[in-house]
Amino acid sequence: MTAVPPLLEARGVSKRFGRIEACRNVSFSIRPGEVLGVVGESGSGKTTLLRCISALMEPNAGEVLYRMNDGETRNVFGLSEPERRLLMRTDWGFVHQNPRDGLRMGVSAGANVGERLMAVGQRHYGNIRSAAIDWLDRVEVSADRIDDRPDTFSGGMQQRVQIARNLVTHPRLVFMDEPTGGLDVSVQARLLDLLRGLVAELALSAIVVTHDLAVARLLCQQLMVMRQGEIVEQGLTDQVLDDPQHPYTQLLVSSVLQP
Ligand SMILES: Nc1ncnc2c1ncn2[C@@H]1O[C@H](COP(=O)(O)OP(=O)(O)OP(=O)(O)O)[C@@H](O)[C@H]1O
Repeated sequence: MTAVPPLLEARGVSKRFGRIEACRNVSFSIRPGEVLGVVGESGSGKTTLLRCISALMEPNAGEVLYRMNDGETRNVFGLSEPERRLLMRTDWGFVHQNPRDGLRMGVSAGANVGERLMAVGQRHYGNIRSAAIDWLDRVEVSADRIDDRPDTFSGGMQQRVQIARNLVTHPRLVFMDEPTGGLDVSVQARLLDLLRGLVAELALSAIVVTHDLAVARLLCQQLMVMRQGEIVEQGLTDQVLDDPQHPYTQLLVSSVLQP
């Protein structure tokens, strides 16, 4: 059987801020349809890694190889600016922890979803509006809120609009930074459920940064554990969480189990 080639592969990614080495020599790959979690305590470098591999930030060393829609594998930092921008708008999505970073609060929910379609060349107002209604419905935002601005929505609803905005262009890979962070527990659970359903239905690949092992357990088949900028353990999520090998992972897991 031939192995499925990776969709994205990071090789030796390092990023420093002055004296701080936020991520050091990180390598991993993700295959189509896989959901990879990145866990670790605050400051371990998760967000920096996510920003580097999603081309929001250039690493000091290393490369990120991505299998483009045409089947060709390219280093994302070797793409021209327009190529990279197109990739980020079409084939990739980015769900930020704070919806303010991923939504335009001053325009309607419908426009937030529709403008991603306009950015990829769709011009027919009726089609754009009906796609926006469809996507808002899929994330359980009622159609009668389509003309309201996200800053009139609850945190959970804003996050759902952000998800719709990202998925409307049918990306193959979605980066998520603490997608359920900062929400009430019951809202988190519903959002997680929704995300889990969408990821499965659309056969999405995703890289999910979270400090919450329960989120990782529910969403991710594969898990990487980061500590002080390095990956200390990686493997199948259930294996890593049920039988952690590295002392740091053991500590992380046991700290959650403490009353
Ligand atoms: N723009 C920046 N300038 C300077 N230092 C930074 C910057 N961004 C991150 N750092 C530092 O890099 C290290 C890793 O931070 P990062 O935010 O990637 O960790 P994290 O695991 O995502 O943490 P958290 O869960 O709290 O968001 C930290 O020491 C942080 O202070």
